[in-house]
Amino acid sequence: MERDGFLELRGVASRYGATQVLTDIDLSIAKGEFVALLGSSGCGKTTLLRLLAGFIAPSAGEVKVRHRDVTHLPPDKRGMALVFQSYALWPHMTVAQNIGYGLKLKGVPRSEIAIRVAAMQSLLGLDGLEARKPSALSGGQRQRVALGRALAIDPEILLLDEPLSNLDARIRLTVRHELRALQKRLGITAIHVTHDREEAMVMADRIVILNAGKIAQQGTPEDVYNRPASAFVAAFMGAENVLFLNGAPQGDQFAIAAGPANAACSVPLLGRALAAGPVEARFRPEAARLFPADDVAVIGPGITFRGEVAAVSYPGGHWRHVAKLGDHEIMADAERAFEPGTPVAVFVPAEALFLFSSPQAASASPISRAPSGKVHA
Ligand SMILES: Nc1ncnc2c1ncn2[C@@H]1O[C@H](COP(=O)(O)OP(=O)(O)OP(=O)(O)O)[C@@H](O)[C@H]1O
Repeated sequence: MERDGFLELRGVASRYGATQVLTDIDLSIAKGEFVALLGSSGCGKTTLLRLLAGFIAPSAGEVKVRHRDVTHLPPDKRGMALVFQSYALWPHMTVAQNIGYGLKLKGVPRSEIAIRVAAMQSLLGLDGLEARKPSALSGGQRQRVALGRALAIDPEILLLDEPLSNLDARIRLTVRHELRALQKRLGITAIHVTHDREEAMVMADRIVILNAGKIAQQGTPEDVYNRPASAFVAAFMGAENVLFLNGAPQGDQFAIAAGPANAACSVPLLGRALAAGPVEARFRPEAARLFPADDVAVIGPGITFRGEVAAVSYPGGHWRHVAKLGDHEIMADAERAFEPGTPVAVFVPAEALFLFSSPQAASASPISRAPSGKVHA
Protein backbone atom coordinates (compact mmCIF):
# COMPACT_ATOMS: atom_id res chain seq x y z
CA MET A 1 0.00 0.00 0.00
CA GLU A 2 1.36 3.46 -0.88
CA ARG A 3 1.40 4.94 2.62
CA ASP A 4 0.94 8.50 1.57
CA GLY A 5 0.92 10.67 -1.47
CA PHE A 6 -1.96 8.79 -3.08
CA LEU A 7 -4.84 11.11 -2.22
CA GLU A 8 -3.82 14.27 -0.42
CA LEU A 9 -5.75 17.27 0.81
CA ARG A 10 -3.72 20.23 1.99
CA GLY A 11 -5.23 23.23 3.76
CA VAL A 12 -8.60 22.68 2.11
CA ALA A 13 -11.36 25.13 2.95
CA SER A 14 -14.81 25.59 1.52
CA ARG A 15 -17.63 28.01 1.92
CA TYR A 16 -21.10 28.61 0.56
CA GLY A 17 -21.34 32.39 0.17
CA ALA A 18 -20.42 33.85 3.54
CA THR A 19 -20.82 30.54 5.38
CA GLN A 20 -17.53 28.79 6.09
CA VAL A 21 -18.22 25.05 5.89
CA LEU A 22 -14.75 23.44 5.90
CA THR A 23 -11.57 24.84 7.44
CA ASP A 24 -7.96 23.63 7.25
CA ILE A 25 -8.57 20.09 6.11
CA ASP A 26 -5.31 18.13 5.86
CA LEU A 27 -5.71 14.49 4.93
CA SER A 28 -3.41 11.91 3.45
CA ILE A 29 -5.09 8.74 2.24
CA ALA A 30 -3.17 5.63 1.23
CA LYS A 31 -3.93 3.55 -1.84
CA GLY A 32 -6.39 0.81 -0.95
CA GLU A 33 -7.38 2.46 2.32
CA PHE A 34 -11.00 2.61 3.47
CA VAL A 35 -11.58 5.93 5.20
CA ALA A 36 -14.84 6.86 6.93
CA LEU A 37 -15.74 10.53 7.27
CA LEU A 38 -17.83 10.60 10.40
CA GLY A 39 -19.69 13.52 11.90
CA SER A 40 -23.07 14.83 12.88
CA SER A 41 -25.51 16.42 10.48
CA GLY A 42 -24.26 19.61 8.87
CA CYS A 43 -20.58 19.21 9.87
CA GLY A 44 -19.46 19.27 6.22
CA LYS A 45 -19.03 15.58 5.29
CA THR A 46 -20.93 15.77 2.01
CA THR A 47 -19.26 19.04 1.13
CA LEU A 48 -15.86 17.39 1.56
CA LEU A 49 -16.89 14.46 -0.61
CA ARG A 50 -18.31 16.72 -3.34
CA LEU A 51 -15.13 18.71 -3.25
CA LEU A 52 -13.08 15.53 -3.70
CA ALA A 53 -15.32 14.47 -6.56
CA GLY A 54 -14.86 17.84 -8.25
CA PHE A 55 -18.46 19.07 -8.06
CA ILE A 56 -17.38 22.08 -6.04
CA ALA A 57 -14.06 23.90 -5.90
CA PRO A 58 -12.38 24.65 -2.57
CA SER A 59 -12.04 28.26 -1.51
CA ALA A 60 -8.47 27.44 -0.41
CA GLY A 61 -6.05 24.53 -0.47
CA GLU A 62 -5.36 21.74 -2.92
CA VAL A 63 -6.35 18.18 -3.73
CA LYS A 64 -3.74 15.83 -5.19
CA VAL A 65 -3.93 12.30 -6.54
CA ARG A 66 -0.55 10.57 -6.97
CA HIS A 67 1.13 13.98 -6.48
CA ARG A 68 -0.87 15.43 -9.38
CA ASP A 69 -2.89 18.55 -8.59
CA VAL A 70 -6.54 17.76 -9.42
CA THR A 71 -8.04 20.70 -7.50
CA HIS A 72 -9.56 22.25 -10.57
CA LEU A 73 -10.06 19.18 -12.75
CA PRO A 74 -13.65 18.32 -13.74
CA PRO A 75 -15.24 15.28 -12.04
CA ASP A 76 -14.80 12.92 -14.99
CA LYS A 77 -11.04 13.53 -15.17
CA ARG A 78 -10.27 12.53 -11.58
CA GLY A 79 -10.52 8.73 -11.71
CA MET A 80 -13.17 8.86 -8.98
CA ALA A 81 -16.73 7.57 -8.83
CA LEU A 82 -19.41 8.76 -6.44
CA VAL A 83 -22.27 6.67 -5.05
CA PHE A 84 -25.10 8.78 -3.68
CA GLN A 85 -27.39 8.20 -0.74
CA SER A 86 -30.38 8.27 -3.13
CA TYR A 87 -28.55 5.94 -5.61
CA ALA A 88 -29.66 8.36 -8.40
CA LEU A 89 -30.48 5.51 -10.79
CA TRP A 90 -32.24 6.33 -14.06
CA PRO A 91 -35.80 5.04 -13.57
CA HIS A 92 -36.43 4.48 -17.31
CA MET A 93 -33.26 2.42 -17.76
CA THR A 94 -32.77 -1.26 -17.01
CA VAL A 95 -30.23 -2.57 -14.52
CA ALA A 96 -27.78 -3.28 -17.34
CA GLN A 97 -28.24 0.18 -18.89
CA ASN A 98 -27.79 1.86 -15.51
CA ILE A 99 -24.57 -0.05 -14.80
CA GLY A 100 -23.26 0.69 -18.30
CA TYR A 101 -24.24 4.37 -18.20
CA GLY A 102 -20.84 5.79 -17.26
CA LEU A 103 -19.09 3.62 -19.84
CA LYS A 104 -21.49 4.80 -22.54
CA LEU A 105 -20.74 8.43 -21.61
CA LYS A 106 -17.06 7.66 -22.02
CA GLY A 107 -17.71 6.33 -25.54
CA VAL A 108 -16.71 2.74 -24.71
CA PRO A 109 -17.76 0.34 -27.55
CA ARG A 110 -21.06 -1.52 -26.97
CA SER A 111 -19.50 -4.98 -27.00
CA GLU A 112 -17.05 -3.95 -24.30
CA ILE A 113 -19.82 -2.36 -22.23
CA ALA A 114 -21.76 -5.64 -22.36
CA ILE A 115 -18.74 -7.60 -21.06
CA ARG A 116 -18.06 -5.11 -18.29
CA VAL A 117 -21.72 -4.90 -17.24
CA ALA A 118 -21.97 -8.70 -17.08
CA ALA A 119 -18.82 -8.80 -14.94
CA MET A 120 -20.27 -6.17 -12.57
CA GLN A 121 -23.58 -8.03 -12.32
CA SER A 122 -21.93 -11.25 -11.31
CA LEU A 123 -19.52 -9.46 -8.94
CA LEU A 124 -22.47 -7.83 -7.19
CA GLY A 125 -24.90 -10.77 -7.25
CA LEU A 126 -27.23 -9.12 -9.78
CA ASP A 127 -27.25 -11.93 -12.38
CA GLY A 128 -30.66 -12.43 -13.97
CA LEU A 129 -31.84 -8.92 -13.07
CA GLU A 130 -30.31 -7.11 -16.06
CA ALA A 131 -33.66 -6.38 -17.78
CA ARG A 132 -35.41 -5.05 -14.66
CA LYS A 133 -36.08 -1.38 -14.03
CA PRO A 134 -35.02 0.11 -10.65
CA SER A 135 -38.68 0.26 -9.54
CA ALA A 136 -38.77 -3.56 -9.65
CA LEU A 137 -35.75 -3.95 -7.33
CA SER A 138 -35.36 -4.08 -3.57
CA GLY A 139 -33.45 -1.31 -1.79
CA GLY A 140 -30.41 -3.55 -1.39
CA GLN A 141 -30.44 -4.46 -5.09
CA ARG A 142 -30.74 -0.80 -6.10
CA GLN A 143 -27.81 0.00 -3.89
CA ARG A 144 -25.77 -2.69 -5.63
CA VAL A 145 -26.73 -1.36 -9.08
CA ALA A 146 -25.54 2.09 -8.02
CA LEU A 147 -22.31 0.54 -6.80
CA GLY A 148 -21.99 -1.42 -10.07
CA ARG A 149 -22.41 1.76 -12.08
CA ALA A 150 -19.68 3.43 -10.03
CA LEU A 151 -17.29 0.47 -10.23
CA ALA A 152 -17.90 -0.19 -13.94
CA ILE A 153 -15.76 2.79 -14.95
CA ASP A 154 -12.89 1.25 -12.98
CA PRO A 155 -12.27 4.21 -10.69
CA GLU A 156 -9.16 4.43 -8.55
CA ILE A 157 -11.15 6.11 -5.82
CA LEU A 158 -14.68 5.31 -4.73
CA LEU A 159 -16.60 8.04 -2.92
CA LEU A 160 -19.60 6.85 -0.95
CA ASP A 161 -22.15 9.34 0.35
CA GLU A 162 -24.18 7.48 2.99
CA PRO A 163 -25.01 4.76 0.46
CA LEU A 164 -26.45 2.46 3.12
CA SER A 165 -28.71 4.87 4.94
CA ASN A 166 -31.81 4.03 2.88
CA LEU A 167 -31.54 0.31 3.62
CA ASP A 168 -33.39 -1.30 6.46
CA ALA A 169 -31.32 -2.23 9.49
CA ARG A 170 -30.86 -5.93 8.68
CA ILE A 171 -29.88 -5.51 5.04
CA ARG A 172 -27.59 -2.67 6.02
CA LEU A 173 -25.53 -5.03 8.17
CA THR A 174 -25.09 -7.47 5.28
CA VAL A 175 -24.32 -4.79 2.72
CA ARG A 176 -21.72 -3.22 5.03
CA HIS A 177 -19.74 -6.44 4.99
CA GLU A 178 -20.29 -7.04 1.26
CA LEU A 179 -19.10 -3.56 0.42
CA ARG A 180 -16.04 -3.79 2.63
CA ALA A 181 -15.10 -7.23 1.26
CA LEU A 182 -15.51 -5.99 -2.32
CA GLN A 183 -13.40 -2.90 -1.65
CA LYS A 184 -10.63 -5.06 -0.20
CA ARG A 185 -10.81 -7.56 -3.04
CA LEU A 186 -10.58 -4.83 -5.69
CA GLY A 187 -7.92 -2.92 -3.72
CA ILE A 188 -9.85 0.27 -4.39
CA THR A 189 -9.43 3.37 -2.23
CA ALA A 190 -12.74 4.28 -0.61
CA ILE A 191 -13.96 7.35 1.23
CA HIS A 192 -17.24 6.74 2.94
CA VAL A 193 -19.39 9.47 4.46
CA THR A 194 -21.56 8.42 7.35
CA HIS A 195 -23.06 9.71 10.57
CA ASP A 196 -23.36 6.15 11.86
CA ARG A 197 -20.58 5.46 14.35
CA GLU A 198 -20.90 1.70 14.25
CA GLU A 199 -20.88 1.67 10.46
CA ALA A 200 -17.65 3.67 10.44
CA MET A 201 -16.14 1.40 13.12
CA VAL A 202 -16.83 -1.89 11.34
CA MET A 203 -16.01 -0.76 7.81
CA ALA A 204 -13.09 1.64 7.95
CA ASP A 205 -9.33 1.29 8.27
CA ARG A 206 -9.31 4.86 9.47
CA ILE A 207 -11.99 7.16 10.83
CA VAL A 208 -11.84 10.91 10.29
CA ILE A 209 -14.17 12.69 12.71
CA LEU A 210 -15.37 16.08 11.58
CA ASN A 211 -16.75 18.72 13.90
CA ALA A 212 -18.08 22.00 12.51
CA GLY A 213 -16.00 21.74 9.35
CA LYS A 214 -12.71 20.80 11.03
CA ILE A 215 -11.01 17.47 11.63
CA ALA A 216 -11.53 16.72 15.32
CA GLN A 217 -9.48 13.50 15.24
CA GLN A 218 -8.36 10.82 12.82
CA GLY A 219 -7.15 7.34 13.61
CA THR A 220 -8.00 3.66 13.55
CA PRO A 221 -11.42 2.70 14.93
CA GLU A 222 -9.67 1.46 18.05
CA ASP A 223 -7.78 4.76 18.48
CA VAL A 224 -10.76 7.04 18.25
CA TYR A 225 -12.89 4.75 20.43
CA ASN A 226 -10.37 4.14 23.20
CA ARG A 227 -8.23 7.26 23.01
CA PRO A 228 -10.51 10.16 22.10
CA ALA A 229 -8.47 13.35 21.71
CA SER A 230 -11.19 15.68 22.94
CA ALA A 231 -14.41 15.73 24.92
CA PHE A 232 -16.26 16.19 21.64
CA VAL A 233 -14.80 12.99 20.16
CA ALA A 234 -15.40 11.07 23.40
CA ALA A 235 -19.06 12.14 23.43
CA PHE A 236 -19.45 11.42 19.73
CA MET A 237 -17.97 7.96 20.21
CA GLY A 238 -20.54 7.12 22.89
CA ALA A 239 -18.95 8.35 26.14
CA GLU A 240 -22.02 10.41 26.92
CA ASN A 241 -21.78 10.34 30.70
CA VAL A 242 -20.16 13.55 31.81
CA LEU A 243 -19.02 14.68 35.26
CA PHE A 244 -16.73 17.49 36.27
CA LEU A 245 -13.91 16.63 38.67
CA ASN A 246 -10.92 18.36 40.19
CA GLY A 247 -7.41 17.03 40.22
CA ALA A 248 -3.74 17.49 39.46
CA PRO A 249 -0.97 15.54 37.72
CA GLN A 250 1.39 13.79 40.13
CA GLY A 251 4.22 11.97 38.37
CA ASP A 252 2.64 9.56 35.93
CA GLN A 253 -0.73 9.73 37.71
CA PHE A 254 -3.63 12.14 37.78
CA ALA A 255 -4.77 12.58 41.36
CA ILE A 256 -8.50 13.19 41.57
CA ALA A 257 -9.76 15.13 44.58
CA ALA A 258 -12.45 13.79 46.88
CA GLY A 259 -15.93 15.19 46.32
CA PRO A 260 -19.51 14.71 47.46
CA ALA A 261 -19.86 11.47 45.47
CA ASN A 262 -16.30 10.12 45.31
CA ALA A 263 -13.28 9.47 47.47
CA ALA A 264 -9.86 10.76 46.38
CA CYS A 265 -8.15 8.44 43.92
CA SER A 266 -5.51 8.31 41.22
CA VAL A 267 -5.60 7.16 37.62
CA PRO A 268 -2.64 6.75 35.24
CA LEU A 269 -2.03 9.86 33.10
CA LEU A 270 -1.18 7.74 30.04
CA GLY A 271 0.62 10.65 28.43
CA ARG A 272 -2.45 12.90 28.54
CA ALA A 273 -1.80 16.61 28.81
CA LEU A 274 -3.93 17.41 31.84
CA ALA A 275 -3.49 20.58 33.84
CA ALA A 276 -4.14 20.92 37.56
CA GLY A 277 -7.70 22.06 38.16
CA PRO A 278 -11.12 21.13 36.83
CA VAL A 279 -11.42 18.30 34.31
CA GLU A 280 -14.29 17.00 32.25
CA ALA A 281 -14.65 13.25 32.85
CA ARG A 282 -16.49 11.13 30.29
CA PHE A 283 -17.31 7.44 30.18
CA ARG A 284 -19.65 5.02 28.44
CA PRO A 285 -22.59 3.47 30.30
CA GLU A 286 -21.30 0.01 29.37
CA ALA A 287 -17.85 0.78 30.76
CA ALA A 288 -19.18 1.60 34.23
CA ARG A 289 -19.93 -1.15 36.74
CA LEU A 290 -22.74 -0.90 39.19
CA PHE A 291 -22.53 -2.49 42.65
CA PRO A 292 -24.69 -2.48 45.78
CA ALA A 293 -23.27 0.37 47.89
CA ASP A 294 -22.04 -2.02 50.62
CA ASP A 295 -20.47 -4.56 48.29
CA VAL A 296 -18.06 -2.77 45.96
CA ALA A 297 -15.50 -4.83 44.08
CA VAL A 298 -12.73 -2.54 42.88
CA ILE A 299 -10.80 -4.22 40.12
CA GLY A 300 -7.64 -2.26 39.39
CA PRO A 301 -7.29 1.52 39.13
CA GLY A 302 -10.34 3.65 38.55
CA ILE A 303 -12.83 5.86 40.31
CA THR A 304 -15.82 4.90 42.43
CA PHE A 305 -18.83 7.18 42.78
CA ARG A 306 -21.60 6.77 45.33
CA GLY A 307 -25.20 7.49 44.54
CA GLU A 308 -28.61 6.03 44.14
CA VAL A 309 -30.56 4.43 41.30
CA ALA A 310 -33.11 6.80 39.74
CA ALA A 311 -34.47 4.55 36.99
CA VAL A 312 -33.87 1.19 35.37
CA SER A 313 -34.75 -0.22 31.95
CA TYR A 314 -33.89 -3.26 29.86
CA PRO A 315 -32.63 -2.34 26.36
CA GLY A 316 -31.51 -5.98 25.82
CA GLY A 317 -28.48 -7.92 27.03
CA HIS A 318 -28.04 -5.85 30.21
CA TRP A 319 -29.94 -3.55 32.55
CA ARG A 320 -29.44 0.15 32.03
CA HIS A 321 -29.61 2.33 35.11
CA VAL A 322 -29.86 6.04 35.58
CA ALA A 323 -27.87 6.75 38.73
CA LYS A 324 -28.00 9.99 40.64
CA LEU A 325 -24.55 11.06 41.86
CA GLY A 326 -24.98 14.23 43.89
CA ASP A 327 -26.71 16.70 41.54
CA HIS A 328 -25.70 14.78 38.42
CA GLU A 329 -27.26 11.86 36.62
CA ILE A 330 -25.29 9.29 34.67
CA MET A 331 -26.13 6.00 32.99
CA ALA A 332 -24.52 2.72 33.94
CA ASP A 333 -25.18 -0.86 32.87
CA ALA A 334 -25.31 -3.97 35.01
CA GLU A 335 -26.12 -7.61 34.49
CA ARG A 336 -28.87 -7.42 37.08
CA ALA A 337 -31.50 -4.80 37.84
CA PHE A 338 -31.23 -2.48 40.84
CA GLU A 339 -34.52 -0.98 41.97
CA PRO A 340 -34.93 2.81 41.95
CA GLY A 341 -33.88 4.19 45.32
CA THR A 342 -31.18 1.53 45.87
CA PRO A 343 -27.90 3.02 47.14
CA VAL A 344 -25.20 2.00 44.66
CA ALA A 345 -21.54 2.43 43.84
CA VAL A 346 -20.51 3.12 40.25
CA PHE A 347 -16.98 2.01 39.41
CA VAL A 348 -15.34 3.35 36.24
CA PRO A 349 -12.06 1.62 35.37
CA ALA A 350 -9.18 4.02 34.64
CA GLU A 351 -8.83 2.96 31.00
CA ALA A 352 -12.49 3.79 30.37
CA LEU A 353 -12.38 7.17 32.12
CA PHE A 354 -11.63 9.90 29.59
CA LEU A 355 -10.37 13.12 31.18
CA PHE A 356 -10.03 16.51 29.52
CA SER A 357 -8.93 19.89 30.78
CA SER A 358 -11.40 22.15 29.03
CA PRO A 359 -13.00 25.59 29.33
CA GLN A 360 -16.35 23.87 30.01
CA ALA A 361 -14.76 21.99 32.90
CA ALA A 362 -13.54 25.27 34.38
CA SER A 363 -16.98 26.87 34.27
CA ALA A 364 -19.05 23.80 35.27
CA SER A 365 -20.03 22.86 38.77
CA PRO A 366 -17.67 20.05 39.80
CA ILE A 367 -18.88 16.89 41.48
CA SER A 368 -15.45 16.51 43.02
CA ARG A 369 -14.19 19.46 45.02
CA ALA A 370 -10.89 19.87 46.79
CA PRO A 371 -12.21 21.21 50.15
CA SER A 372 -9.26 23.51 50.80
CA GLY A 373 -8.02 23.74 47.25
CA LYS A 374 -5.72 20.86 48.10
CA VAL A 375 -5.75 17.66 46.09
CA HIS A 376 -5.66 14.38 48.00
CA ALA A 377 -3.87 11.53 46.30
N1 LIG B 1 -25.58 24.66 -1.53
C1 LIG B 1 -25.47 25.14 -0.29
N2 LIG B 1 -25.62 26.44 -0.02
C2 LIG B 1 -25.47 26.93 1.23
N3 LIG B 1 -25.16 26.18 2.31
C3 LIG B 1 -25.00 24.86 2.11
C4 LIG B 1 -25.15 24.25 0.82
N4 LIG B 1 -24.91 22.93 0.94
C5 LIG B 1 -24.66 22.71 2.24
N5 LIG B 1 -24.70 23.86 2.95
C6 LIG B 1 -24.44 24.02 4.39
O1 LIG B 1 -23.12 23.57 4.65
C7 LIG B 1 -23.05 22.86 5.87
C8 LIG B 1 -22.45 21.46 5.62
O2 LIG B 1 -23.32 20.71 4.79
P1 LIG B 1 -23.00 19.21 4.39
O3 LIG B 1 -24.08 18.75 3.47
O4 LIG B 1 -21.62 19.11 3.89
O5 LIG B 1 -23.11 18.49 5.81
P2 LIG B 1 -23.15 16.95 6.16
O6 LIG B 1 -22.15 16.76 7.25
O7 LIG B 1 -22.98 16.11 4.94
O8 LIG B 1 -24.62 16.80 6.72
P3 LIG B 1 -25.67 15.59 6.60
O9 LIG B 1 -25.12 14.46 7.44
O10 LIG B 1 -26.90 16.19 7.21
O11 LIG B 1 -25.81 15.25 5.16
C9 LIG B 1 -24.46 22.82 6.42
O12 LIG B 1 -24.56 23.82 7.39
C10 LIG B 1 -25.33 23.12 5.22
O13 LIG B 1 -26.51 23.78 5.62
